[in-house]
Amino acid sequence: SVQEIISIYPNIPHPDSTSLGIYDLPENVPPELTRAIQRVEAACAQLSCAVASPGHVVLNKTLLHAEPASLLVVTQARIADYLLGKPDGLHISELARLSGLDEGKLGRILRLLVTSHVFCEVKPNVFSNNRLSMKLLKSDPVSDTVCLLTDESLMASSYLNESMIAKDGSKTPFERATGLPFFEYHKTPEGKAKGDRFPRAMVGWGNVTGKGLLAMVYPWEQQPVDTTICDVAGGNGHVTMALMKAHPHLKVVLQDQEQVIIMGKQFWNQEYPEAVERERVQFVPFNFFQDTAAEGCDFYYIRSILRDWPDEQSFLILSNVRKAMKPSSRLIIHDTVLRQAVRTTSASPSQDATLKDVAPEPLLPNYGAARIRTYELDMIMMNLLGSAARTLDEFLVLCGKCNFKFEKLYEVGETDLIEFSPI
Ligand SMILES: C[S@@+](CC[C@H](N)C(=O)[O-])C[C@H]1O[C@@H](n2cnc3c(N)ncnc32)[C@H](O)[C@@H]1O
Repeated sequence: SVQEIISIYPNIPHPDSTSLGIYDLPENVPPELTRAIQRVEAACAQLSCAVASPGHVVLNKTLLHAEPASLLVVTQARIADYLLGKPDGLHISELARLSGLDEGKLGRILRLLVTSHVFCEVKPNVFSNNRLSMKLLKSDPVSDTVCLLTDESLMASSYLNESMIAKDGSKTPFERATGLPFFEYHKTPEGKAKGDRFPRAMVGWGNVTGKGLLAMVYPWEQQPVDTTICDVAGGNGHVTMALMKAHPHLKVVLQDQEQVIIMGKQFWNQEYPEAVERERVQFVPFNFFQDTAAEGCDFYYIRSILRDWPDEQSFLILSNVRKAMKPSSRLIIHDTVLRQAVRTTSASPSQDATLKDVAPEPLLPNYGAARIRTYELDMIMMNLLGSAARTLDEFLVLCGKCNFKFEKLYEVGETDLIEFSPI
């Protein structure tokens, strides 16, 4: 029952490091269950905003910045790792000794987080992990995503207003904060460690936003043996690696910048050496603004890339993919597709190109708080890169200009697959 869930879930210590049991759902559950959970999440948030005092709600929202700042402290200090396998918890003095942080301040930070259901306080000043703080373990790439979002991203957000009212609107909030564009900053001595954690942060974001559903929603099992997928700017290739593990008859060509491909090779050698040994994966560095993608692959899969770039650069990237395609190739864009926050009748050119996954009334049609990450991502794009997430119509127009014909939309939770063929 709901009462049992509320009493069990965040308020008791996590038993140990590995147990899933009733304490965690796997990240990727089937789409119907994902939607059911999102309805509950959306309804709870909408109800809170409806019944609590508006002043309380608005102040709580305003004060939220203290929570990410605190999450960065505990994640970098590896507090969740010190608590691993200790359901009886550790005293704050021991946590302060282990982490080298000030005991009084660390206790206050942890108490804020306990109050928002991250960590448990099992006895006064004794803290333990719970199902949420387990995501902050060093072994979980979500902890790198937490660091990216609470460090570079939070810093950039605080310059949003300045950048909005500036006469010269060309600098992103991130550039105002650091003096450099986002990816350039990662190449500096100061930003290098942050650049190194970026690919793992992408893995963590993908884990949470349903990347595993890629293997479930597209009919990969119907593709012939040795069907080749070019993972265009695939980072370390974590998404197509998971896809290939689920469908071993597929092959992958991983493309990205040279330094990223070097990390990608290490990642595959470590995580999926059989694929490397059996030559089921190739590593081909490229610059997607200048070079044609690997020629003649069956699929070109492009995930979380176009949101990084305005239309002009996205046009170049897609054109370099289009040039590499044979007539039977398919392009699959896997990205966040922005929905309206208000119910509308669609003006899409065809029934197939209509978003059907709409939350029932009286919820917001876009699932409100349950998919707030979609809109937060759009803001992150604005703050870090000066780019934007797109609506379905915007994707169709952009791809049409690059000589792609829309084939099919697969709604996958909080991201979607849009399939195109070459014209
Ligand atoms: C947001 S990440 C997405 C990575 C991956 N597709 C995923 O879903 O995790 C953007 C990727 O674009 C790559 N990238 C940026 N500029 C590039 C360029 N000029 N040529 C090729 N890849 C580039 C980055 O190295 C990075 O791996």
